[in-house]
Amino acid sequence: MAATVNPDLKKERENSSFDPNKITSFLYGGPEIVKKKRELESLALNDPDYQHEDLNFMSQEQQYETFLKKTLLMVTKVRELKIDVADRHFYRSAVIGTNPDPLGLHVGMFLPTLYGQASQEQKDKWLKMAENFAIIGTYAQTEMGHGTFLRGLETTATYDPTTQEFVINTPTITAYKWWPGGLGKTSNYCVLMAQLYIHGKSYGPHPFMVQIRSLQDHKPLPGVTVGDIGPKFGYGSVDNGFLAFNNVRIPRENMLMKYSKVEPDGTYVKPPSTKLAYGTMVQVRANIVVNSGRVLAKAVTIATRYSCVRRQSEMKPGHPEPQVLDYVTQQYKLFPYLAAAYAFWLTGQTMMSVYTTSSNQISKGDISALPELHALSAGLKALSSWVANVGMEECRMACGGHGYSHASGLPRLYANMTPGATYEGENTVMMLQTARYLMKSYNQSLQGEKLAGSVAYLSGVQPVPAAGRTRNMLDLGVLCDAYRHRAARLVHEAAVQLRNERQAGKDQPDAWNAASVDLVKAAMAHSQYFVVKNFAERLTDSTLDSSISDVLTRLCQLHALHGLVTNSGDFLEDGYLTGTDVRQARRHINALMAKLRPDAVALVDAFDFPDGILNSVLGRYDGNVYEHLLEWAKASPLNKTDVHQSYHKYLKPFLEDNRAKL
Ligand SMILES: CCC/C=C/C(=O)SCCNC(=O)CCNC(=O)[C@H](O)C(C)(C)COP(=O)([O-])OP(=O)([O-])OC[C@H]1O[C@@H](n2cnc3c(N)ncnc32)[C@H](O)[C@@H]1OP(=O)([O-])[O-]
Ligand SMILES: Cc1cc2nc3c(=O)[nH]c(=O)nc-3n(C[C@H](O)[C@H](O)[C@H](O)COP(=O)(O)OP(=O)(O)OC[C@H]3O[C@@H](n4cnc5c(N)ncnc54)[C@H](O)[C@@H]3O)c2cc1C
Repeated sequence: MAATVNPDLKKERENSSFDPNKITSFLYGGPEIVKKKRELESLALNDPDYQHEDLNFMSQEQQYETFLKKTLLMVTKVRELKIDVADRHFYRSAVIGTNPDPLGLHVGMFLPTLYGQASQEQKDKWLKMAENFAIIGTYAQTEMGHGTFLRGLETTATYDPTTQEFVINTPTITAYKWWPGGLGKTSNYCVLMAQLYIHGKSYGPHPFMVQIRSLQDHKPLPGVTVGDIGPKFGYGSVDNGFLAFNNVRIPRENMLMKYSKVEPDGTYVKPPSTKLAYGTMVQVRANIVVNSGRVLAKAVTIATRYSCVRRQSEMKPGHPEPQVLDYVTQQYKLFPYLAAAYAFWLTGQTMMSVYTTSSNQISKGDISALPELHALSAGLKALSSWVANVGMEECRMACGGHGYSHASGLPRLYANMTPGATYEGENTVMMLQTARYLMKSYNQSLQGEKLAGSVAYLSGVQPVPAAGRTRNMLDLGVLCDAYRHRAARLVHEAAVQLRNERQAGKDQPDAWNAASVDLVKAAMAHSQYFVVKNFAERLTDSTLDSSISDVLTRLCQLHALHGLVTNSGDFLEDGYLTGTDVRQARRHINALMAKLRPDAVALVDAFDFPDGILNSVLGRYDGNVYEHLLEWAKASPLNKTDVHQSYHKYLKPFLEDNRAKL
């Protein structure tokens, strides 16, 4: 086994223009945090208790069992090691990698819903148990018939004032809860979203705390039907489940009552906003923006390192085969996603800080930030997960045949991350939510209202510059202006389209549907403007080390220019940019890629994913791909014996029969 670093990768690292540790520090928030991160990762990755066979060699059942064991062990160790709450994600991501785990929903949605939706008395009753994993819960909202349309949920919670209980019922097959993570076999509690009925009147979906399995023998409680929904595209390590209730009674106190309340006599107390009940989803959407940047970073790390190790074809007759990353077409596949990974990494940080500030405000009773927070998180969640999806697949294909092998890590990364475009709000639906906010804001600006936050730019109409003006298409100010103009114009055009549909006689819902392609386009342009502007703003940070600001600026330029060229019609349509501008942009992309080429490996190294987290033979830090590919294949279950048992069962008699007939 080669212990040295592959010479091509070694050379790449020697020739880079900067020290990747400086960018690592910038990405994670300082050297102290990086130090802590590395310590915790190495603690987890070197712990023999977490070692197991490759998941790719296991059945779904084995994957679930392995991950259940591993995550329970992790909970115990986190407690024993007294790892700070703020640092736990480093340890956790080293233990589970990019695989979802059976406790993911407990930590990611069940606990946050208790924090965000439970009254103080309810927190006193359940939080200690939930935080200490004495009970395990999930977030049961989606039903077989409805995921997107929350108001269409069919599960009912009917208040019975005589006993002061809610009766939980699943009236139809389509009302079965379907999909919640950890529901099938792991959880004994759930936060259940159900339609609240009092005295025959419907009050819409509300969250309820419901026990579903016995705390003694883990059997489903009377009236509860629960199980696993079966194999999926990915997510083998999680028991996504189904759940139904046959008139199960729970105490009145089990409705989560921080905002809405039901008094003992059945009086309903309205929340300050009905949408506060959707709060956990907003938090998870903000998290998806962070995750999208990370998964894209992982995919480009794998594909970029491999593209430096992989040599193929002959560029010049008689010369050695070049590293495939030297093909400009290969750079054009990977570098825009390298730049996008940086863009979304930074967007994720801004999204989380907006989330923290707004949710602090909301929890103190000021809900004015709610619409902006919802619209921003919905649009960025959709944009970032879409880009990550396309990027992961592009990276896989850029690895040629070996990208198709599970050894590359890319199929599993994709299969586990692609549902980010579907869960927590299907992406088109989320873009339409953002569009709804944009239309409302645009109309307010027409009424002379001053807009704030991410839509402030809609107030001032930008004129189309005079023809013949030349621009420096590398100037980040020019690029931000172009994205801003495009977003404002597409918002305006969607509004005009909506108005035209109305004037043509359609009612509001039909007009909205007819204009929805334009509305999604407007929301997309708005979200892309936010990402480009955010990237550019982060570069103005005066504390940024000058040795890395040059290379980060190139990435920002590439991100903005690539988006501009890919969507050039939008920028050209009203003459804001000229054909010359777009041609110039294309040339700049080529020049930027040439400048980024020597720094490509250092730029992916800076993401600082240890091999144990990347889980990819192709993306290994040492680049010793080929020997490990062979070793990995030899470990495959089919290779446990030289002659497989199926030979004796099927192949042998078949061959013998054919030979006998000759
Ligand atoms: C590891 C992964 C685990 C995965 C877990 C899951 O997937 S869990 C399952 C995840 N499942 C999903 O994600 C389901 C996705 N579906 C949904 O979230 C909702 O059904 C909906 C938002 C699509 C529509 O909701 P609706 O029909 O009730 O609303 P409407 O369209 O009639 O608009 C009325 C007003 O409300 C506003 N508003 C809406 N939401 C919010 C909010 N969160 N905050 C603030 N405001 C919000 C909206 O902007 C509008 O404002 P306006 O213009 O009147 O001022
Ligand atoms: C891996 C995974 C894990 C999940 N975990 C959980 C969980 O823990 N808890 C939970 O409750 N749920 C969970 N879900 C469910 C998830 O939240 C839903 O699948 C998601 O919200 C999408 O809803 P849907 O399946 O009803 O899609 P649909 O709404 O049926 O989407 C189908 C198509 O219809 C389109 N469409 C629907 N409505 C509109 C509209 N108004 N305008 C335009 N187009 C529209 C969509 O764009 C899409 O193209 C999970 C799902 C997956 C895949």
